[in-house]
Amino acid sequence: MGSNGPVMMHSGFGLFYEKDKLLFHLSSYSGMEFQECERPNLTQMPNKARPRREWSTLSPIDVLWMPRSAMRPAEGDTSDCILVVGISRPKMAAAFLSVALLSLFLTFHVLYDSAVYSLHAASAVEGRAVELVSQVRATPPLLFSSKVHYPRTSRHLPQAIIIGVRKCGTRALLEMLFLHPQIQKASGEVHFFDRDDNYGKGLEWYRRKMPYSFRGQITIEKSPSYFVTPEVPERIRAMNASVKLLLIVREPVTRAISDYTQLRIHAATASTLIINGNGSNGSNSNGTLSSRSINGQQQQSQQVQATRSFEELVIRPDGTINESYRPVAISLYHTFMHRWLEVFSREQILVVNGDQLIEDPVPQLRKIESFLGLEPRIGRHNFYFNHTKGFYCLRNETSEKCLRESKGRRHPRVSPLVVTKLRRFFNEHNQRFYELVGEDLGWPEE
Ligand SMILES: Nc1ncnc2c1ncn2[C@@H]1O[C@H](COP(=O)(O)OS(=O)(=O)O)[C@@H](OP(=O)(O)O)[C@H]1O
Repeated sequence: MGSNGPVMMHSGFGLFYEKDKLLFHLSSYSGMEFQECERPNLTQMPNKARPRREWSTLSPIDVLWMPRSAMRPAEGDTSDCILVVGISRPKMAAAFLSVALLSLFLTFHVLYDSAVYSLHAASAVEGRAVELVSQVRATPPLLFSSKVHYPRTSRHLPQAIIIGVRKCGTRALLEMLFLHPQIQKASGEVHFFDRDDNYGKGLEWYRRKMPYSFRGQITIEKSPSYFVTPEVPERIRAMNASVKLLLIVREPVTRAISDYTQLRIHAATASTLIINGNGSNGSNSNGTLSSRSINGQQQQSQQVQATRSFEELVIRPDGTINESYRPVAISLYHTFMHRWLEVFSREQILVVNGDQLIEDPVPQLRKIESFLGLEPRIGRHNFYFNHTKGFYCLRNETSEKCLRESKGRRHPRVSPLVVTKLRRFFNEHNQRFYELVGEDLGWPEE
């Protein structure tokens, strides 16, 4: 390096390790001429690029001028001298690097979210549907808490509700509808209308449980026990007399077996908690059983439920059907349906065939899009069959998703004689349901 004549500053950016120092090689002032490397004339440098301090023994940051030969040469680099900003403590250096990387990540994340948001805002406002990544629509970016929301979105009371029936595919239906860009869903089951303690909190509490949505989007929630709770129809009408209701049903015997399977799993979990003395914290992960609230008799009944077969529970010792066994009682759809029809017009309730939703979801979803007054947007491209799970899974432009393990469980084998007996029993009840809804769902008679 020539130290007397003018020298050319290096251009580029590099990171170098030298002994215990991490060296940032900064040289944004490419093309500046200096008389010598050791004593550069700082006044010739543009203000922005001028180092604040040349050398400090106290600060962990050292700014020093080094001869070009002291550094590993970069390919094609012909400069004579470089400015090196070094951090003399490796831990400090790591901290600086992490902060720099985090800032970069945040910048890109925010830019990405804003771009997606702008696109969606444009589509929602103009009423055009643009296929977007469903998770980011009007929903705050993952990094921020759910309290953050985009401008021009707010929480709305649901305009449509999936009222049941339990174990008929209510979750699958909600997730599938959420593929539509004009639909927003409440994430959990809200249980506003069926639980007195929640209902007592008022509509504003309910509204705050809803997701953010643009004007023109439809908010949907699902709570399967609405269908069987006597107070619910009136309460929903009091909120919105023109609400749209989705009722998904399945062949009653299959539904009863599905219900039994779930109850047995929950009872087994609760029994294990009781046996292990772990049942004192209130509720299990599903929030369905509270070990604290169950008394000795209930504990015993849960242990019995966990061990007794479906056949034992549905057929009484005298050979008749145990109608009071809840999985059977809930499958008697007409006994609940008539209450809904006393409060709402038939046109306000769409009956969705849950067995067909499993077999071939798109035709059912088309019917629902039309019922909700939406453009048909959910198509075959949104589904693929997962052979391991034995069910359709969902996809959009960016991700694929199957419902979790508690959906699509393997059912226990049930005696064909009991299945036939149950089907015969349900046949008359099914006919009454068909009459009420004006539609024959074609469930087997034996
Ligand atoms: N695509 C897809 N993937 C997985 N599962 C599907 C799907 N479509 C419908 N189903 C059926 O949904 C049944 C569970 O119904 P629900 O979500 O209403 O259950 S719950 O009442 O909320 O517990 C569940 O019942 P089980 O098969 O007994 O587990 C499924 O049969």
